[in-house]
Amino acid sequence: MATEPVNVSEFQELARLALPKMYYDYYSGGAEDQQTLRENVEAFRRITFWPRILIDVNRVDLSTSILGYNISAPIIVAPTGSHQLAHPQGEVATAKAAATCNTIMVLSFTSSCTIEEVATSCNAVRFYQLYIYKRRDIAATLVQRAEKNGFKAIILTADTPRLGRREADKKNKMIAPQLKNLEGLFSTKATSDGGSILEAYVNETMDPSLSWKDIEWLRSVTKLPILIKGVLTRADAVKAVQVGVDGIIVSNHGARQLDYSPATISVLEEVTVVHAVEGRVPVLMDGGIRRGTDVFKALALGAQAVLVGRPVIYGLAANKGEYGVRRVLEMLKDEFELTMALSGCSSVKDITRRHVRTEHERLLSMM
Ligand SMILES: Cc1cc2nc3c(=O)[nH]c(=O)nc-3n(C[C@H](O)[C@H](O)[C@H](O)COP(=O)(O)O)c2cc1C
Ligand SMILES: CCCCC(=O)C(=O)O
Repeated sequence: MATEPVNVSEFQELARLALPKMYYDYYSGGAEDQQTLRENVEAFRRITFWPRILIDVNRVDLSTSILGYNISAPIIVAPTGSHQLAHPQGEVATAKAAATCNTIMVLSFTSSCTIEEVATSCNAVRFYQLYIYKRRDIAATLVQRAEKNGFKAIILTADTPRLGRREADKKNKMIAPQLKNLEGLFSTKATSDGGSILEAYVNETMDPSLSWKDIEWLRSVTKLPILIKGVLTRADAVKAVQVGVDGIIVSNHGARQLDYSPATISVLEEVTVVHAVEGRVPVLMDGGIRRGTDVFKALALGAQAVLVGRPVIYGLAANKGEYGVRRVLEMLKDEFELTMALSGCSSVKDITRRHVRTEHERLLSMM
């Protein structure tokens, strides 16, 4: 592709050309048959718009706030691991792009750069994503380092008691992550009997006994707000609110964990309304956001903001570092702004449930 990408999806091919196969497969892949991977994107396509006309959209305001932090648009950077496999500047480049776009960067527990490097590189509002190892002291130490370095929230990822079965990684014998944050604390060496070394590493370290009661423990080691990432059901949303979390992220981990789990956009409404969260805590979502129209659909179905995973890495990898990530975020913002204007919404709070029609509603209307 000789020309500049005109949409976010076009960065994927550029990333494929730029990266070694092992890394591209790791970033792009999903679990097993990759049915959920396709569905995360396809399910957005089945939702259509009910646009309103003759509304003054001379000025369209995309800005919003999450946990009290003002951001330029409800589009934030999802936690994804090992950015230095995509670009030498790794998460530092990603965080700088987030800062330039005036949005939030969620730093992954499996980042290549350290908490301190990211914190000193830019003034983006930063959240820290946490995995909890069998060695609980590691989590406590990292949370406290994040807090000390100005991170504003902890995102506990709760869908990874073990790693999903990612078959490309098995074939490629995917390497274990280089976790500079853990240097001097914990070895990241792992061996496998011929498959994915990443998978062997995760399965050796992660605490599969983690459960709801541990949220209390996490609260005892930090003052920061705690969000739970990986909620897909109404029952878990209710439970999360009961145990007092400060926010929920509807996510299937970019379809990398349990294949045939539902597309996130298809369960979002179940979590946000009817006996579940009902506005008590913010609900964010991720999975399959590739267009500004997707952002609008997620907001219409009750999300306060979306997180973007793979497109950010593709922007980073297309040999462009910070610039590539900035382009990805700007494209999504520009498309979202146009969608708002064409739907008759001049601010984010004007986006309502009545602006979209789900597949379910379309079928009902035919009966
Ligand atoms: C390469 C890659 C690495 C990821 N690493 C993490 C991680 O370290 N922690 C985490 O909570 N989620 C991780 N995720 C999941 C993302 O946070 C997010 O849920 C997902 O990518 C959203 O879907 P999308 O890629 O379709 O935007 C990762 C996803 C990808 C693609
Ligand atoms: C600890 C697992 C590696 C990062 C991750 O979450 C992913 O690859 O999906």
